[in-house]
Amino acid sequence: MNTTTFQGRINLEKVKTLIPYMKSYNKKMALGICSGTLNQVFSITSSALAAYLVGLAATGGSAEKILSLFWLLAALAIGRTAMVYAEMYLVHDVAYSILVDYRNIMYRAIERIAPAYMLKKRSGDIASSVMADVEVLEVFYAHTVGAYIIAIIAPLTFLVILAYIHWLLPLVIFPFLLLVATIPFWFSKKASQQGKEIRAKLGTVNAEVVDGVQGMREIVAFGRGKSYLKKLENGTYDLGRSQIAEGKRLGLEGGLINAAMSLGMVSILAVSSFLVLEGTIDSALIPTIIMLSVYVFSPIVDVSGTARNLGSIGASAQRVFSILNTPTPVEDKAEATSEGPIVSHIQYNKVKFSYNPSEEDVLKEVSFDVKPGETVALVGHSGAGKTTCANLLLRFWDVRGGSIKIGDYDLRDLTQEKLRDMVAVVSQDVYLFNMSIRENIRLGKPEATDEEVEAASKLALAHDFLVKLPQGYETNVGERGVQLSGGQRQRIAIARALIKNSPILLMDEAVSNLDAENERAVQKAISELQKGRTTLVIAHRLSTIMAADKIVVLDKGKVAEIGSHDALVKKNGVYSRLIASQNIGVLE
Ligand SMILES: Nc1ncnc2c1ncn2[C@@H]1O[C@H](COP(=O)(O)OP(=O)(O)OP(=O)(O)O)[C@@H](O)[C@H]1O
Repeated sequence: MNTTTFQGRINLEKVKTLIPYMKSYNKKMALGICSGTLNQVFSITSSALAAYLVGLAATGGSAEKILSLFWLLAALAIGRTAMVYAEMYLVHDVAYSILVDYRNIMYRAIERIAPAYMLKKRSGDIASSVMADVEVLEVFYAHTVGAYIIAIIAPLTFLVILAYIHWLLPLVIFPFLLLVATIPFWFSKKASQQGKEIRAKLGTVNAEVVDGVQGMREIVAFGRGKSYLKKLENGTYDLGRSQIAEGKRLGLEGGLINAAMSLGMVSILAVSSFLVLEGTIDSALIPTIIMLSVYVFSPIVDVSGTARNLGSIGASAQRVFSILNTPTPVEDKAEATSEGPIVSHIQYNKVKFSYNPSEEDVLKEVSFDVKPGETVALVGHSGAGKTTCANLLLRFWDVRGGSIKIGDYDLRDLTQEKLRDMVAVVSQDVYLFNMSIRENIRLGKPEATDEEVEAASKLALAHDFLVKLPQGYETNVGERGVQLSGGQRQRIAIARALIKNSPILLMDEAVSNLDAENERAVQKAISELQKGRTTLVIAHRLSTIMAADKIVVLDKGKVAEIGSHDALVKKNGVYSRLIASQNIGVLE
């Protein structure tokens, strides 16, 4: 069997992609491998010497010789202790440092490719790649690279010692060594398949669990507990079946490896007994030969164990690199502007866009503008293209035709940092991080002082309820902000946007119904936020729409009408029908 065949079957290509990441840790890795090799050499030498010592004692060797062997064994034991420590410390230091690097670069990659990527994948599955798949790679860095090198060097030492006793002995054991080393490769295709299957199923189960935990309120409210559990059970049962199949394969491999080792030992014992009977070697050497023939396999068996993991390692590497290699949907041009004040006049000029180039455009030559300080409400049926317009303003994707400008600048001529600096977003679904409310508000301006946070909260009408919380501003909101009402969360988001103090405001109005008091507070906070800012709002409430300077009505990806509420009602067109059919969320 040649290496090309191995590569094809075990998918070494994917495993190979992991090697460049060790570059910064070359020296430590080399030291770790040296320590591991010395550990094996010391270990086998001391076993051989111990066996020789027993043989000498049994056959009446000199006390002086036995004593010197004893001292040598003690020195080897100390050496081994030091080498085991050094190997474990160094290879794990390298492996875990690389895992830290991986998690950081993966997080950066996810940030770079979001949100286009996030829309296609489930967050639990992505989290599983960042945590579990990266963890699997530890096996490669800490227990595979070094183990392979040691598995070549250490057995050579043992074969040399055996050859020193008699030239025939390494020849007898060598075919069995080769057999033990190659058995895992017989199963490599299956291992690779099973590894891929298990990693994919683990990702799915992980995503189900994350979904289930995050959506627990909905599951309970809709009485879907049993059916959700059933779904989860099916997923875990399926995963379990794949893991059992993997267990069977591992058992078969383990059994065959053991059989090869046992046959090797029996053969060497038979040959050495014959050599003793023939008088070619000293009978005191028999225990040494037995010891050597047991130990000579151990580095190769270790490596066989890791070879069995190459399937999962390859599958995890593939999942990790599918994130790292996803192309960036939008890139900054080399000459993109990041400086200077820009007039906050937003202009959509014949904007065309489709999420998939082969599909029909979801925006078809959309043109409208939002003048500095103006508020424009985007309205339309579900699927009309309102969110798409907003996402394009944030440059989550680039337009496929036409342009969007702020002042004199095409968005593609601004750096993304500058653009995101200019726009504050208040979305429907306010995400609050698992940290204090103060820190959540500070997300809008990390360097904001406590006074600034409180001033923004007062304007957003959040201060009064915040100070009443158990730890006031220091209260931890918990995952997804479960301890706060929808209206309160929205006011925190408004405080966040206020503190950011960007000239442009992009709002996706919440569709959910708030109680009258919360509704009034949120509306007041929003008017405060809109003061002096250019605002584009995806509007669902008639009050918001009527307060806008201009209404842009989208219909099937086209601008159907533009005007004020009164003018559009008079026109008796799409807008009037939209209002009449009550498709505009909550009407007042
Ligand atoms: N990530 C996506 N990939 C592919 N198609 C998408 C994606 N997001 C939206 N679409 C499609 O683009 C069209 C416009 O969707 P968009 O979300 O902009 O509408 P909307 O007016 O905001 O609707 P809603 O009021 O329901 O949020 C729809 O046909 C939708 O199915």
